Amino acid sequence: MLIATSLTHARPLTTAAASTSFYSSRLVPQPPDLIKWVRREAGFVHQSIKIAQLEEGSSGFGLGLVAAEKIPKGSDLISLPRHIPLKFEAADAEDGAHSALVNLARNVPEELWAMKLGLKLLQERAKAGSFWWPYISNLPETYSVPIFFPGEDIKNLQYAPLLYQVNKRCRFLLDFEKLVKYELEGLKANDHPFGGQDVDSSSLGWAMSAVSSRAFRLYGSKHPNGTHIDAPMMLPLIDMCNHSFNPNAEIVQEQEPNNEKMLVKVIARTQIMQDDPLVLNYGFLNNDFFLLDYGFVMNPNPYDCVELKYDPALLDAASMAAGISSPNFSSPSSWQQEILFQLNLRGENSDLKVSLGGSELVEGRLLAALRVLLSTDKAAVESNDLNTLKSLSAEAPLGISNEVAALRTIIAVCVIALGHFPTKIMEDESLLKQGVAATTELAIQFRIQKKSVIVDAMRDLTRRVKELMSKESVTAQ
Ligand SMILES: C[S@@+](CC[C@H](N)C(=O)[O-])C[C@H]1O[C@@H](n2cnc3c(N)ncnc32)[C@H](O)[C@@H]1O
Repeated sequence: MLIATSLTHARPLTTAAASTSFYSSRLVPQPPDLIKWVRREAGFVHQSIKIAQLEEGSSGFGLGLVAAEKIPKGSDLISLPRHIPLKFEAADAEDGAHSALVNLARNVPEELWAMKLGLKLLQERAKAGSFWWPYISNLPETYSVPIFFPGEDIKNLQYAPLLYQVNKRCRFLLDFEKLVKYELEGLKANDHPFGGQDVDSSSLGWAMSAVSSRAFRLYGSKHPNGTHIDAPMMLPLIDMCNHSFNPNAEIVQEQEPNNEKMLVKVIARTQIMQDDPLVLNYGFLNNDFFLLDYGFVMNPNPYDCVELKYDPALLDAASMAAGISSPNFSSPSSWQQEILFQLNLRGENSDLKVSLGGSELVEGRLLAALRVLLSTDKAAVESNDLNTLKSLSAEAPLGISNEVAALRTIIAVCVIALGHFPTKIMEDESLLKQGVAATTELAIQFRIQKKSVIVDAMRDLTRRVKELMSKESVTAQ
């Protein structure tokens, strides 16, 4: 827990303990009216938009923007002038506190970009009289991202790639807390980015999660050649919109004709009916990203996938279990090795992560490797280009029995992958029915989705095998 200092020019950065129900409270009990603030700052908000508590449902929970009456397609919904978005710009006016902040940001790895902007958010949160206080005070007090899950619920995710990411973020926050303390020790209040206040891993985690769950990547400042640099920024009020893969609103960035100012707007992509929430598409993301960055799981999610390791010994075992004689994944011939190099599945810098599910169903590199390694016909393999070998819609490029063997091997890999989850979908569903804590519920929903991806892939591949077999028997007659 943080101990707020008694400095009068600073606001306390204390973070509340994670609550069992999310989305309930904001940083202060009755924050200022965000719509009024945006209008006062020369922004535009459509007269029929209001902030409301959303019902649990397809478009999510928490607060959201809702249409008070029908809004025609193409209408401007919100527009923000340039000074409203919150950005981190290293080139901002130099003062001691800013350069200390820039210094800290240099120690944040690129993939955790949300922490950089999070430092700026923490600075503004600590500053009494911050221009952004009306916005910041409206931010949620807690986030449902897994870095705040109790240890038991991190385990409840049951999925190693996500556990790895969660642990990495937690480790980073603990190390960064030490570094921040070390760097800021002894700084004069004026040079201190957080007004002299101590910052710990939970307040850093709060800021990183506030940014990862609410920032948008838009064009930022200009390169000398006139092109714009992509920059994450927090967009007050616009970030009250929840996510949908079928959005009724979208963000556009416009340049005002007579001056250089970038204007961020939200427009109605479709007609919006009375009482409908305004929803944006945060991206065609898998559930790992939704949970890690935003703290929710999409169900269903056609973009969800399962990550596996390309492991020759596992593939040998899987194909034997599938009844395929003499698989040689572990000892490919030299021409097969060459293709594995081209697929980046062999060699020093190989990438052995392959995926199942999502729009591709079976990652092309895995499919091509199986087709090639299950074939003894070098000439037939060489008569196909790599893209054909990688494509599931290219029907049996190396013959029907080769294709059946490849697909059966993947089905067996799926069976093995499912066996690695300690519980079955039915057990998960009955746990959910019994009622569990909010973090447990999220972890269980996440793992049900992962298992469903595998089950759906098995179903689709089994159907393909049946079709191929019936073709083969027709040809044989
Ligand atoms: C950009 S904010 C949207 C405003 C947010 N509902 C609030 O109360 O401030 C993103 C957060 O909203 C929630 N959210 C957005 N879309 C969602 C969805 N489709 N299902 C569940 N939660 C969603 C998640 O908590 C996410 O981190």
